[in-house]
Amino acid sequence: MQQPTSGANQRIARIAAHLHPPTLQIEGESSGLGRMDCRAKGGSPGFKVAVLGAAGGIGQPLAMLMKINPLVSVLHLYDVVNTPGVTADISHMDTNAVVRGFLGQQQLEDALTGMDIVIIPAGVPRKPGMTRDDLFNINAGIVKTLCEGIAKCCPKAIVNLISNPVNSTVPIAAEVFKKVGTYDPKRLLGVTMLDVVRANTFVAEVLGLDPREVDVPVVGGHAGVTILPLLSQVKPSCSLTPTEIDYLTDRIQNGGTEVVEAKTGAGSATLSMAYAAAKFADACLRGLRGDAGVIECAYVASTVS
Ligand SMILES: NC(=O)c1ccc[n+]([C@@H]2O[C@H](COP(=O)([O-])OP(=O)(O)OC[C@H]3O[C@@H](n4cnc5c(N)ncnc54)[C@H](O)[C@@H]3O)[C@@H](O)[C@H]2O)c1
Ligand SMILES: O=C(O)C[C@H](O)C(=O)O
Repeated sequence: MQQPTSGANQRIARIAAHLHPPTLQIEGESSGLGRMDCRAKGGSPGFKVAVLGAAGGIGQPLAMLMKINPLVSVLHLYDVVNTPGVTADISHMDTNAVVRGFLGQQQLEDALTGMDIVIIPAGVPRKPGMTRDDLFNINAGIVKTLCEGIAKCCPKAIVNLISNPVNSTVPIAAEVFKKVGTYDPKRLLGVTMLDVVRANTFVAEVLGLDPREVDVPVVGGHAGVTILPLLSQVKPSCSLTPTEIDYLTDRIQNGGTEVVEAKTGAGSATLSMAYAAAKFADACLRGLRGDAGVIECAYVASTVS
């Protein structure tokens, strides 16, 4: 049984409007490939977003989804492999965001400087038979290094941390930021949106509803029994039988394992995760823009016990 690591309890995170003011960007380049001098773009407002681990199974579709988000003006794609190709590919999409690629540790600081939001899907995924905790040894080091870069280059950025085990990587990130004095619990968010997305889907199936009309809060952590779907709080309000509650709780808590086993060694959820991460990042962007009433679930520090 996996327990949440102390220091970061997951609660509902209100994406506060006051976190960071919007930035106005005027860019004259398209992908950093330097084919010709381009005219300055017409000052489209928007936010600067970095994806760390952008060449991975989650990173690539996530980068594509962020490229089509109209609130993004600059998109930085960082990885230790393959970012030139991914960047060239995505930069041809005729959407607003300017895309730049960064490859390897020596380019990490350039990737992070000036970012409003940093999304981190960097790290290894699990294989059948593994728990998320089995990823700790490798992913803890990766997250630590990336967060040291964030603390140095964009200490005010909102961090969306996807790398597993989320129950432990969030506290690691918190400790890195505390050590250098940049820790702000409102800006460090463990991404548990995939649990919400799954819960909405599975509850809608049981109720015979369109999943887009269903809203299931999921609190707790992001591993097994620490994932706590609040089935009494489903909107629209409904009554579920004890059998349905047992089925739904089990399926939501083990949704990750369902995908890992179906992929038979080829990794874990990537496409649904990219969708969930893009949805969560969009909520953060709307919060930064100043929209009222943006409320999502995330794994965040809390004094509530
Ligand atoms: N929070 C969630 O709900 C959730 C859901 C799915 C997966 N995950 C986790 O997300 C992580 C990534 O999964 P994936 O399927 O995309 O894996 P992947 O192996 O396909 O991609 C990971 C990427 O990270 C890159 N990377 C490795 N070390 C790096 C470093 N030091 N700096 C930058 N990039 C680095 C790799 O080169 C690779 O491109 C895993 O830890 C997985 O368990 C979390
Ligand atoms: O299950 C995994 O290992 C990946 C992710 O945490 C998920 O919930 O799909």
